[in-house]
Amino acid sequence: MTAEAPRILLLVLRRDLRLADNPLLHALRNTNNKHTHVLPVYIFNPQQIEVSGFLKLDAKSPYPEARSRVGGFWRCGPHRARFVAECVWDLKESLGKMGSDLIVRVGLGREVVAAMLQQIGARDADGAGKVVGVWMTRDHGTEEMSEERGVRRSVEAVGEGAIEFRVFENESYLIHRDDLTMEPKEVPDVFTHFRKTVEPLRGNIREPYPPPTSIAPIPPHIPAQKAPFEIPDSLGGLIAALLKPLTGVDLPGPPLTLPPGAKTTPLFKGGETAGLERIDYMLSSGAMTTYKDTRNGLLGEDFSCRFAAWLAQGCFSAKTVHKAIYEFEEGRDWRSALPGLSSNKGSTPHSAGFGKGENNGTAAVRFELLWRDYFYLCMLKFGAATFARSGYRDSSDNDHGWKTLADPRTSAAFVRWQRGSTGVGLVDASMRELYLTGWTSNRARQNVASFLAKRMCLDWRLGAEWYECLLVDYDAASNWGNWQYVAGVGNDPRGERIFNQVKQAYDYDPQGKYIRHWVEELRGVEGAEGVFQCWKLGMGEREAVVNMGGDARIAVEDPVVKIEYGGSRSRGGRGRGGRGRGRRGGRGERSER
Ligand SMILES: Cc1cc2nc3c(=O)[nH]c(=O)nc-3n(C[C@H](O)[C@H](O)[C@H](O)COP(=O)(O)OP(=O)(O)OC[C@H]3O[C@@H](n4cnc5c(N)ncnc54)[C@H](O)[C@@H]3O)c2cc1C
Repeated sequence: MTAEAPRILLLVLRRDLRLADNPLLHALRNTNNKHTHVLPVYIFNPQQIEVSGFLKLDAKSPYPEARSRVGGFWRCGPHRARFVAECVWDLKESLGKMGSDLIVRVGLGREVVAAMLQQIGARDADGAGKVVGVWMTRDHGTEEMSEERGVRRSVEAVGEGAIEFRVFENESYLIHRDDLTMEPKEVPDVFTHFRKTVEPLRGNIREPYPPPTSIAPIPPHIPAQKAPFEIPDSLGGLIAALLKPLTGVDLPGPPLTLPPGAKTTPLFKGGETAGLERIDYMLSSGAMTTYKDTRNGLLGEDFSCRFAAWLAQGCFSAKTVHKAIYEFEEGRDWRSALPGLSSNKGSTPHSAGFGKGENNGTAAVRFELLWRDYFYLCMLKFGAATFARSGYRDSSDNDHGWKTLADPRTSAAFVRWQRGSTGVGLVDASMRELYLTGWTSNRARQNVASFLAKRMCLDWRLGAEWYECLLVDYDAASNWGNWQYVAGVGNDPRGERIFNQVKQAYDYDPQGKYIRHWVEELRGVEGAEGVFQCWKLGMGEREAVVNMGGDARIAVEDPVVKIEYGGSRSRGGRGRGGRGRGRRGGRGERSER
């Protein structure tokens, strides 16, 4: 009796790198043995991440460099490249423990899938079998939608109906698409209006799907990576291939180095395993319960959840976060909601807030996660306008006369913003932190974005692209939606608001600890005023900083923008002028966000 020929299901995984609450993997339970083998594949897309490090010796890449449209930066810089590699590897190992695997490939989705179908088809007679299905999860970025269309075309090219092509809804969000009371095109332009349609939030979120308990084996014949690329066989090799082309570029001037005592945060190890650990940590340490009070912090590891990086790669879903919080609130074992948590930790500790229902902190986390849903729905509604200079509002009034890099003076000022040498302490600390670690807090992000778009009057897309390059938690919808919001072309009902970065420093970094942490040359400065506004340093301190040369000197001698703020005296600082909030951007800075 001859063995049955393999019937293969190809799973194209993208930003859904998890076992738990993965609709695509969950659907494998009910396929009535239509497939004998499952081949999970992850594809590094050369438009979004530079792949020349995968080239064989002396080979040339068929793709242009993965650079941004306006500023020409790498689309994916080293922090996220490493993180994504870890996410991919973690899932590969998890699938490996189930007797499966995750095959890594380089190329455009349509090419990789077409090549796989062709290679397997060509060896059908040798027992390679047939691909009978191709599944993937929908992602609503314009490039991701085009990738999906490309894969569909490759599948259909084999013959109409020959291969089942299925696309699953992206369920990494809090609210299921089918539970929305409106079509995406009707999503309100004001977040608060949207929020009201889904409240009470806590009772409106579906149960996550359990992880698969088994998965069919990978097929006997795995199609090879097409030349001129080759795929490393270790995590170290994968990281090296991704980082190889990214070293030492994109930031003109001498290299920025980590100041003594500062560290690149170790929180961001990619993958579902590390991500679930972080959820567990936020609950067991009590940090989730205090989140409402701490979330505007700038320095430290636990003032915010740091979930965004894992969410962006789909290492866990927002539903899973909610479920764990829910169990915590009910006084139950929340670890049961985090299947795949690496170690056996025993019973859950009774940390602050445990068993006491929804509290300010847990409610605030749900609320913030809803912003993520909202920006995703905005991207769905507005499509390509997400990335357009005129933004969602798309009106000619929206051309704020933003400067471009064509003018060398503007270009030089932009580099100052990138390097964190503007002379405005809060901006400089955040920009250095971002460059060196791939992360900076939400409070800092709002400030630096407002500074670029509204004080330096630069095309805000340059900032969005620089963030895309550097952020470990970059997510197209959240990044571009937030940049639009702050730049005043998006869904901020008070689009004219402008942050006062000096006032914000007095409010959120009153001792200047955060700024001194990242801007080493200001560590010797006493008091806060000269730290927040370098041009206000007293004579002796000014001389000391100027003598350090480089970024330190230019920040003091030629600040990019001098911000007027007279409120420091009333807060115990040494500033001149009246009290209270800055002239611009006072109340609006403490909105729903
Ligand atoms: C200019 C700018 C660019 C941004 N770019 C991104 C981005 O590329 N990717 C990204 O995930 N977030 C982005 N944000 C939103 C927010 O700053 C980050 O989600 C947050 O700082 C990540 O840290 P955390 O996970 O500790 O967040 P927490 O404060 O712990 O919040 C919990 C979760 O809620 C969600 N969330 C919180 N605030 C927002 C928000 N304003 N918009 C959308 N979701 C939110 C995130 O998923 C976050 O992980 C940006 C904000 C600004 C102002």
